[in-house]
Amino acid sequence: TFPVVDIDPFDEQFLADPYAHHPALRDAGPVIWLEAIGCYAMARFAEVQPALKDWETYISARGVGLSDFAHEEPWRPPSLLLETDPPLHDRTRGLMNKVASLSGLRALQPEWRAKADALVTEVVSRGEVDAVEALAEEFPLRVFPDLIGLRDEGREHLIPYGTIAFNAFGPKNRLVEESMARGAEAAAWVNESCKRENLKPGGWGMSVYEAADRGDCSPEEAERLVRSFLTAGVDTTVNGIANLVHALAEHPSEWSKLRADPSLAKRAIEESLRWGGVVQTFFRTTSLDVAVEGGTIPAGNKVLLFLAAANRDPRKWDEPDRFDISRNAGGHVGFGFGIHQCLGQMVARLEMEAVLGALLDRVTEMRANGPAEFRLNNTLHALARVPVKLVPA
Ligand SMILES: O=C(O)c1ccc(C2CC2)cc1
Repeated sequence: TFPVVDIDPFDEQFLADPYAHHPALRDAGPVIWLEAIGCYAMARFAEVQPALKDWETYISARGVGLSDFAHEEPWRPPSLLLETDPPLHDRTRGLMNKVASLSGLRALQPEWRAKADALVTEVVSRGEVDAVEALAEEFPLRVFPDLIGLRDEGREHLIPYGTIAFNAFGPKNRLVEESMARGAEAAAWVNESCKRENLKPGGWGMSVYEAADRGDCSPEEAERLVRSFLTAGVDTTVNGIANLVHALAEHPSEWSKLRADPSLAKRAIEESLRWGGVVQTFFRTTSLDVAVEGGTIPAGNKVLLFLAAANRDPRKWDEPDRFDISRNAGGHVGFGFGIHQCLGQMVARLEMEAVLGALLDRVTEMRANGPAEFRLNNTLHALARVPVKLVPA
């Protein structure tokens, strides 16, 4: 039998500081039983990464949250990317890989960097700011809706909608109820925005409908695939940027190293994704009885994978709790791993590169100017406020 651990990873104390609780989860064993939730769990890199890779044993079509779609109605029609397995997933992911092309993204980099420069210039002139409101929320909303081709009005709904989606992977607790009540209008706006008539030509959204015109998917599938961009593409990058700024502001030595050698920017970004994970956890469901260290997990069970705990596992990383921008953080599971690895990871990296590049050009000092505050979410480690003092170059 497996070690029984009485930690509740969706308790608000845990969500307020998940990293304080990860060592107990890792040290309890390679596979554990979480009594509070009634599910299995893995928190070490050596189990999490292979489980993400083994999509046949640890499937996604029964949902990647606590809810098992074999027994419960999903809160919304399942994602055709995140909540499907091969062969369906091969078709939908293949289609979306073509739409979300790196060449298309690279062509946008001068424009994104110019927008980041303009934004950082405005922000630096204010001196003391909350980097969440001033940078982390502002920049993605200036570039991502145009990448997708969203209509101009209502873009602010994208963040509360993402908050609902990420809460919905957890148990039906206060966070789910509050975000759904607060975000009802946002959900309506997102659903409307996925319709062809509400998408501008030339964006990734319209490209999905053009794939439908070619017969690569149905119009109904196209509408739901566009929803994936809107669900996964904003609250994540907002918190990616917020975590990056927070990590650098809390570690002046790392900021100085970066100022001295801006070519370390890509490494700093990757290290921030390892050290301060945005997406903390995901569930999978066992498709068969699977023998693991400590026993057999029966088929049809939910397994909670702690991606952020794996990214700080001392069995894998040297001094894992140290934010070290010269570390090679390659191989981290901050974007997942395997066939479901984040479709938008290059969107996230390029948004973060644009903002960090603009900061390195325009700011000599960026340091914490008061305590950071988190906003609780069942899946995201989300920052509510990051007060910083910016000294212009
Ligand atoms: O397809 C979707 O709707 C979707 C929603 C959330 C995510 C999380 C991982 C960022 C990914 C996909």
